[in-house]
Amino acid sequence: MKDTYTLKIGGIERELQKFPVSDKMDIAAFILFGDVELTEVCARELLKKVPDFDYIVTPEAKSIPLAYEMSRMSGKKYIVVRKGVKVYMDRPEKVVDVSLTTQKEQALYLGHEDGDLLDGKRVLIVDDVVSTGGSLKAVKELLAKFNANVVASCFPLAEGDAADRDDIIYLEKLPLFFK
Ligand SMILES: Nc1ncnc2[nH]cnc12
Repeated sequence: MKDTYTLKIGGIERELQKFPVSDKMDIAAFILFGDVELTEVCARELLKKVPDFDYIVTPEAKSIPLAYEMSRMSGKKYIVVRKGVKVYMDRPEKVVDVSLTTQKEQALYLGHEDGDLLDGKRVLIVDDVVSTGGSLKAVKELLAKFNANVVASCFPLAEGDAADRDDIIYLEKLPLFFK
């Protein structure tokens, strides 16, 4: 069987490498790191689809280039939800999620130095792939602690059953590969 998946997105094409996440399933890895053209295309196409917003929020780490580019194109600030506590964070708030790609529990943190900016503001959640929805749920939980008004959650790709959700904005579907 071919060990890549051909993704067409925003008029360009990429061969995504497949990797096992369990004995029964492979994913086609969508990695924006190092691919400026792909990042720019995804940012431009998502911005055409999203409602008005005041801030972009993205979870660390793979989607940071996308959030950066959407911030640059829109002129709106982006805030990164962190996977660890840093000394420069003010009273970090914490939530816990289970990641598909690391297959471990992971904590997400947002400090008040960033989070307080979001009080009552229209927030756009940005991530690279929505799959199980665990990370999205965790980010929403964290943002609720800061009284943010989440106006939309957007992703270049919706993987597996996530493509059937009606509470997200995405560009393309990404299959899961069952063995
Ligand atoms: N297909 C995928 N590529 C990269 N990150 C992911 N996270 C969940 N699914 C993914």
